[in-house]
Amino acid sequence: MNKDSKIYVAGHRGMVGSAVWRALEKKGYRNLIGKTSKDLDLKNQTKVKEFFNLEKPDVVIDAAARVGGILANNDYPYQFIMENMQIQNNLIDESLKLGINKFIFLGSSCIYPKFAPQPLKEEYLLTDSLEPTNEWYAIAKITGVKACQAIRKQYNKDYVSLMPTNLYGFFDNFDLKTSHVLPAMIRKFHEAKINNNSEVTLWGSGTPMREFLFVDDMAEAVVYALENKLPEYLYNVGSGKDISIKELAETIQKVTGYQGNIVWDSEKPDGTPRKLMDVSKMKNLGWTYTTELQEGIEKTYLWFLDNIENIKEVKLEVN
Ligand SMILES: NC(=O)c1ccc[n+]([C@@H]2O[C@H](COP(=O)([O-])OP(=O)(O)OC[C@H]3O[C@@H](n4cnc5c(N)ncnc54)[C@H](OP(=O)(O)O)[C@@H]3O)[C@@H](O)[C@H]2O)c1
Ligand SMILES: C[C@@H]1O[C@H](OP(=O)(O)OP(=O)(O)OC[C@H]2O[C@@H](n3cnc4c(=O)[nH]c(N)nc43)[C@H](O)[C@@H]2O)[C@@H](O)[C@H](O)[C@@H]1O
Repeated sequence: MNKDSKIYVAGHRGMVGSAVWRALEKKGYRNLIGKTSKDLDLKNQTKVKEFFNLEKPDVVIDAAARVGGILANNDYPYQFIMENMQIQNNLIDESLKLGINKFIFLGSSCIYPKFAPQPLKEEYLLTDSLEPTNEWYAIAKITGVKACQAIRKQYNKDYVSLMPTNLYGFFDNFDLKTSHVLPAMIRKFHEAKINNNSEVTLWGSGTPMREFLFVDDMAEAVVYALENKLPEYLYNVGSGKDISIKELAETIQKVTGYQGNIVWDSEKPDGTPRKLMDVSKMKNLGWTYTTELQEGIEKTYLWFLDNIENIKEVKLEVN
């Protein structure tokens, strides 16, 4: 990839988009473009068309999406299915119409069936039913994967989908209603320590297993996909290791230095019991993660402390 190629990073201020932007800058790419959702609402097809015709990017990296943790997905199914389909449809279709040859689509490990064999292989897609708390988001993401696959098949263009496992890191969402588990735990334990609270309430049973990947490693996988023509349409991206939510809580409790007790709120959903990725396809091509979970949590907690006045909170208000 030419360092002067015009690369549009959709969602460049989000956790993943900003990590991709940093990684591209570090590698010397000097023609990056990004727009905030205020400046360009990607749900608006007319505005997206105008933007593409004006900017004419060479490559599109789609890191823009309506994203949230288990509760946000469960409580706002319509926003999660519709906004995601609108955003990705506009980006994919305008890219094809403009003749863009390279498009990187980001999905999620929740596209795989709830009770698929573990670790999850790419070929398990669409072999059984989905986890109900996030089937809306998962179905939107599956349509994105399939649209890119259709473009590969019909037009022979390099439209590829990467499926990240659960991600965490700098610029994550720390809103306790809409966030994922890892930033929620960092904030809950930190605030309980500062306020001398005797207990912290976490959700579900603590028994589900989850795999986590530091977002800068994810960004490296995106750069890898940018610089190489990947032979297949779909690739899992993760560490290939998982831990229970209870073990995650104990790890974060130690990192934050909180001394109190953990209470599990069984009224809150557990979600899928396990979603460990088989990451051998990416590994065989030459990409692998580098940041172990403990190190990534420590870095993220330090970042949280440095940015505590301005931490991101993604509110989801619906009329
Ligand atoms: N976080 C995870 O654990 C995880 C796991 C697997 C896959 N992924 C995937 O990774 C991608 C990025 O996720 P993330 O965690 O970085 O989410 P994020 O931090 O919430 O960022 C999402 C970005 O999308 C942009 N966006 C949302 N709606 C938009 C709209 N209508 N118009 C324009 N821009 C819009 C936002 O722009 P503004 O900031 O300008 O509003 C934001 O920067 C998504 O495709 C997600 O599915 C994430
Ligand atoms: C990566 C994303 O993962 C999402 O699934 P999923 O891993 O269950 O999403 P999380 O919200 O990260 O929750 C993971 C697990 O952590 C538990 N948990 C415990 N305490 C908390 C807490 O304070 N906050 C949160 N958020 N969880 C908590 C939660 O019940 C669940 O079993 C999907 O809904 C998305 O569609 C997407 O795939």
